[in-house]
Amino acid sequence: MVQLFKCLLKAEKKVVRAHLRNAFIDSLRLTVRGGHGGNGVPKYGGIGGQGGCVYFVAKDGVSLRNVAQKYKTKRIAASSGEDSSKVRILGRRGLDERVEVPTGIQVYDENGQLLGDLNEDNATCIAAGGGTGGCTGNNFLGTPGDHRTVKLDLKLIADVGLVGFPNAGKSTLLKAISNANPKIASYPFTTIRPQIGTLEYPDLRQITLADLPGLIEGAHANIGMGHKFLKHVERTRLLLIMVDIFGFRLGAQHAKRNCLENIYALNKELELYDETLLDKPCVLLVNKMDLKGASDVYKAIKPFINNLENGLEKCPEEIRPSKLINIERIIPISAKNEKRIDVVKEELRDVLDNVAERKYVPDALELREQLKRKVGERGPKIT
Ligand SMILES: Nc1nc2c(ncn2[C@@H]2O[C@H](COP(=O)(O)OP(=O)(O)OP(=O)(O)O)[C@@H](O)[C@H]2O)c(=O)[nH]1
Repeated sequence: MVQLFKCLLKAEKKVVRAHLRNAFIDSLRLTVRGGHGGNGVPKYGGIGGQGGCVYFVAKDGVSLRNVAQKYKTKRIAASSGEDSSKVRILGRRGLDERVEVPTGIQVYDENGQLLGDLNEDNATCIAAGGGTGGCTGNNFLGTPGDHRTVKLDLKLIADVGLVGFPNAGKSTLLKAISNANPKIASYPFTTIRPQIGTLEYPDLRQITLADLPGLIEGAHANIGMGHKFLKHVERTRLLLIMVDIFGFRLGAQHAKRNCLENIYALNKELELYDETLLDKPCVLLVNKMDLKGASDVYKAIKPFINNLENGLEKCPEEIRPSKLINIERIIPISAKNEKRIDVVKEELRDVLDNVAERKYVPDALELREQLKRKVGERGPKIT
């Protein structure tokens, strides 16, 4: 009986593990420790070696899952500096610990302070500096290295962020317009992790499009997956919002929202997550135009979509946004029949080149310079 019970428990465990193995990791906590500085020798004026540092290097093709698997204890420590001795007056530096992380990682300390933004291949950031070697300034006693817990937060890097409520047809569009091959089904929440596709143009220009699933009305109250994936929109330059022409109803206990209400509700969720997202230019796709009666509904709501302010009065209070999205283009499409997909492709390129480029110039360069200066002030030189 006991044996049978054990067997059943084992079988149960396996199922859970298999499920977890597929989970998408987009943030990870690690404890990092710089090496201790080596001690000096007062008699000879010997200086201890500096402790090694722990640093992150962005690498394309690496995933956070790889990092989690490599550092199972979630603790990373660099080695200590060598003590000075009679035969080696200047102790050797401790070895640095180099940790490869995916490109697109932001590194935060325990206070939520940004330590580094690794948004291109080979970008580096020191997570824990090594301690100073023993010298006259510290009575020849080496000091401990930094010790902290850091959070690695992966934010996908894509030009366009596709958001919409479940079942709007986002995956269908991604499949039709790009090289991605997402799962499509007629029930909500088919997509459970962000998917990225690349749009290719005849002149070899490429635009990346990220399908960000899981957004529902009330996500700000952590309903469903909450705002888990909205952080990926932060780095996109253009919002691509998709709505079903016949609206969406999450379940029997939820109110049925028509197409226009869905636009307001999406607007509201974006606003509640981060108001600055609404400054980004936005292209609105009204999908499922192949369905019977779709053209009539579209005709009726078009004046309101063209000027969202007009419909605000009638919009239910719980989904009424206080700041409106910047709709640059409105395109009615049928993702399933691939109708007007080429138009979407061209318009995305046009808005990206002519509006997003001018309007949304992030001060990433300046931020990089600031971080570089900060890193340069302390910690050993990374080679
Ligand atoms: N009639 C019609 N059906 C469509 C169209 N686009 C998508 N669908 C259908 O709508 C359903 C949902 O499509 P998906 O592409 O999975 O929608 P999604 O927004 O990715 O859904 P989640 O994975 O839940 O986020 C599927 O049954 C599609 O076949 C369209 O243009 N016309």
